Amino acid sequence: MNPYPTDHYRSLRIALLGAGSVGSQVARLLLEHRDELAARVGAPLELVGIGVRDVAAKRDVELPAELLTDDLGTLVASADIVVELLGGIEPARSLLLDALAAGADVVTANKALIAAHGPELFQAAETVGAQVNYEAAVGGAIPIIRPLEQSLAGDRVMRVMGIVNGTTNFILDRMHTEGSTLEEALAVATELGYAEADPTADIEGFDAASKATILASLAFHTVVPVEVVHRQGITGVTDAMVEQAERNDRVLKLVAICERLEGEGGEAVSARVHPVSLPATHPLAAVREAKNAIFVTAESAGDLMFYGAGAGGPETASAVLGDLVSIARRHVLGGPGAAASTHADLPIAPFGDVLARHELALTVADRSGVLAGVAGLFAEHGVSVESVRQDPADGEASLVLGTHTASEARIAAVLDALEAHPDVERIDSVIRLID
Ligand SMILES: NC(=O)C1=CN([C@@H]2O[C@H](COP(=O)(O)OP(=O)(O)OC[C@H]3O[C@@H](n4cnc5c(N)ncnc54)[C@H](OP(=O)(O)O)[C@@H]3O)[C@@H](O)[C@H]2O)C=CC1
Ligand SMILES: N[C@@H](CC=O)C(=O)O
Repeated sequence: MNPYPTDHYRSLRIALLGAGSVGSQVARLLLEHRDELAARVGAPLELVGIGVRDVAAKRDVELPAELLTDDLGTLVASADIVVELLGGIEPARSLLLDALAAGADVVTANKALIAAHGPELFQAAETVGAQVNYEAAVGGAIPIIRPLEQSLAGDRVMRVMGIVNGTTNFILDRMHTEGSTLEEALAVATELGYAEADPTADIEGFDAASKATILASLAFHTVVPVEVVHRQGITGVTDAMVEQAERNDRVLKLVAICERLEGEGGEAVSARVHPVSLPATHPLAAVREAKNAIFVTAESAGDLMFYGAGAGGPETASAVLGDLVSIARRHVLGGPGAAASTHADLPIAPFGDVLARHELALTVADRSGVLAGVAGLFAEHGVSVESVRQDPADGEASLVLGTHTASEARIAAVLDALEAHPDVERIDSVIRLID
């Protein structure tokens, strides 16, 4: 028997903003599963309108024409809960601030908005006792926000690391497995609804950086501004880099790394996004297509792994609906909204100080002793060389540089020295490694 009979509570008025890849799926699920959701919440979820730019546009999902509107302001003003799936900063930010000011709760999948204006929205929600839920903003269908915000609230998270952008993972996977170009694979990812409206956000790492901001802020209970996240996308990944990785039994992935660092001056946090070369046996190497995987390391819990669909309309709609049901249940059962917890004020460690293993691919003059001489340059710059491999046929060499010595500043100095070296014909690639 349903413990919360739906006739004890009035309908909850849901305003949906956006009917694209995700919004259209949320609308479909709200309409198709109306009775089941009502039973689960204890009150009917009434979809009162769907805000779009073009009410006449053809859509993948057939939606009732009478629900579509381009008057988003009026729609928001009529709602108990606003579900924002427009993307971008404006008008999403203003509409959600209006909704919160009127006492409505908010669900959003908009990582760019939460990363840039999360604290402003959370503050606005706290003022009126409303709630902002954004599970779908990181990891698509994967539950990761709630585990960090709630399940691990009693632990000390030390590190959050993983693949958080489905589009770039799809592209790199296709480059490795099918020899596709970045452009070809991006076109397919866009067709499948994985890419952002402007896919520059995906391929230049902005989307992953927004997600890193959200993850680091939640994990370390602090505010990590998106501007301080070191960001490097995949547009610099060449066919040659993919081939070199494969020759070394490695796979290229775009990875986000958020860490609590112990320094001489105390604790600091670091968040960064960049391509890395992973051993083919690494668990992240097995993350294919648009899947995401996020590893969390916490002091007491140890290592945890979260894996699943990182993008896609129906998949992301699952997380949005979960947020919606959670908020709707609060309406029925009562209780205040939960504000986001950002208490500590940890300093941000400069990215340049982070030590990482790197692999350099070079082409050097084909004479004996040349490579040993070149390798000597690294010691001069305080960087250890863990291994050197050279193809005698063409002089192509691959050097792995050690973790505890390779900061960005030292690598930059070594690259300058290599460029000036008469026996170095070409620097083919430089990439960070993860073991
Ligand atoms: N796609 C995915 O896999 C995932 C997406 N997200 C996030 O979910 C959100 C939605 O993404 P997605 O569905 O892919 O986006 P789409 O670009 O497919 O859809 C956006 C929708 O918003 C409407 N819209 C955009 N701007 C306006 C505006 N100014 N006024 C009125 N309507 C507007 C569009 O209307 P119209 O159709 O008329 O043009 C469209 O219906 C984004 O924040 C995205 O980052 C999160 C996780 C995964
Ligand atoms: N464009 C994003 C969509 C989900 O967040 C991605 O590819 O991960």
